[in-house]
Amino acid sequence: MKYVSTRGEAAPLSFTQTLLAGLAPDGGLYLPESYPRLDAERIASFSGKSYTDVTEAVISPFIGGEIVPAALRAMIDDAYAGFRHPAVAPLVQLDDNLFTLELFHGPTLAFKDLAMQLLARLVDHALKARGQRATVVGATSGDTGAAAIEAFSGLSQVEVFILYPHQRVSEVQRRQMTTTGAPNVHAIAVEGSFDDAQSAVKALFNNRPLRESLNLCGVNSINWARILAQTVYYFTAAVALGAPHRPVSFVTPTGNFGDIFAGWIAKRMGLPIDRLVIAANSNDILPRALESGAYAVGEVHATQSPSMDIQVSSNFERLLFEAQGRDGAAVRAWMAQLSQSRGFTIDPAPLKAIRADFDAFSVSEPETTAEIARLWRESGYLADPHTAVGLGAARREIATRGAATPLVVLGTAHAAKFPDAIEAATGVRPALPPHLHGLLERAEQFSIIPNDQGAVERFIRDAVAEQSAQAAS
Ligand SMILES: Cc1ncc(COP(=O)(O)O)c(C=O)c1O
Ligand SMILES: N[C@@H](CCOP(=O)(O)O)C(=O)O
Repeated sequence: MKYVSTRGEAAPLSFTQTLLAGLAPDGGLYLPESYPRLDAERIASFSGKSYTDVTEAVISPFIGGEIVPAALRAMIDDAYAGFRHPAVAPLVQLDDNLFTLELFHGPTLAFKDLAMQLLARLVDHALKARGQRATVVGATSGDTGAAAIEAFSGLSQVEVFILYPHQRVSEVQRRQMTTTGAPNVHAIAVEGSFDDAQSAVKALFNNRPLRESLNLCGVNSINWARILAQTVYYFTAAVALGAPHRPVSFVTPTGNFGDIFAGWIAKRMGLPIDRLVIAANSNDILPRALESGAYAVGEVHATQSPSMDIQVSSNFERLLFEAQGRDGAAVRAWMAQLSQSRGFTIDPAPLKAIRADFDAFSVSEPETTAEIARLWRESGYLADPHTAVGLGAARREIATRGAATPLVVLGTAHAAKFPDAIEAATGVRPALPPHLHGLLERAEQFSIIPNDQGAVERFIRDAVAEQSAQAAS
């Protein structure tokens, strides 16, 4: 299996090369050259299987034999062994045909753990096989950073740098990044938005000498392996609800478009997904783009679902590439317009193709609060604010298309990560699970730096040089 860039100019890579490469050298994102299809019988066979069995079945065809099956299986088993629920990603029924898929039973209480735990093991395995070290970089609006730090901090082959927007993540999210005490972890508060942090990380990859000298590796959904691991729970949830014999729809709280794009991949692989519903908070660039065709970057609004306070949805580039018939030149032209004039217009044919699979709704702050309060009042279930945005979008989807198809809202985070929003909506302050007790009292370690590419690069170079000097002495 080879991987190609959405911008059409980079040489195709193998799975392991893609895993370690991050952004393609032409600035694009990697995608497999084709999507393996799982037929109905194969999908039906997932019924009653463990999460790890399904993971192995779904991801193996993308690895192209580059990892010995027993080693891959061991990494998968290890990645999910620490999850606090035996099903890893359990489904909970909320209403007649409405479900939530709880993706927050991993160590850092967000869906990021499901991919990051596996990614760290895959990267470690590949680096050891090559006898290399890497500089792991990531931008986060709160959850990717915490999950990456948890998954990578114990690994000897890597130095980890996570950029997050200063004062725009929740206290729990920040402390998950700043209190590990791990010597190879650097939490960096950038004086800007998540979009600024993400564009700084992409610029690091686009600086070829820096990228090569530091052997940069990306942990955002830039990294194809992140998206791949996230396709698995679409399969487990849909099969539990009757797939492949009946279709299922998903509502995915969306920011960087990685999680919902994983659902689109599952559909391309043969999973009968009817609608993929983009649930945005008041950062509504995607609902606007689907409505009008104009992808126009606006100001970032701070919301109670901060992990989705994103304007430039990185993975939308992957969907555009597919919807435009894999035309890298067209994607290059759109991305050039995006950086020059903060927007572009999607042509009618790709827009039609996107609308054939996706619906999109923006859920306001009062609606989000009302969803948290209503669910708590009616069923005693505490939904985090991101999941509540999904619930608000589900309500609109049902009003638009009816409730005949089972609808699964991805439960992307644990309510205890956002206690202020939950308390404001319900009067209840959710407690952290026992393994995080003491988090709010631990000493923090982080650096604040200006929103400036030179400052980011200097910080990383200096820290890597210091680490090398210490290792040599
Ligand atoms: C809790 C939570 N929900 C939803 C999202 C949105 O996911 P994506 O960026 O893959 O669209 C994020 C951030 O990624 C998140 O942390
Ligand atoms: N919401 C994310 C933003 C980064 O998304 P990613 O999936 O590209 O890593 C976060 O919590 O950091």
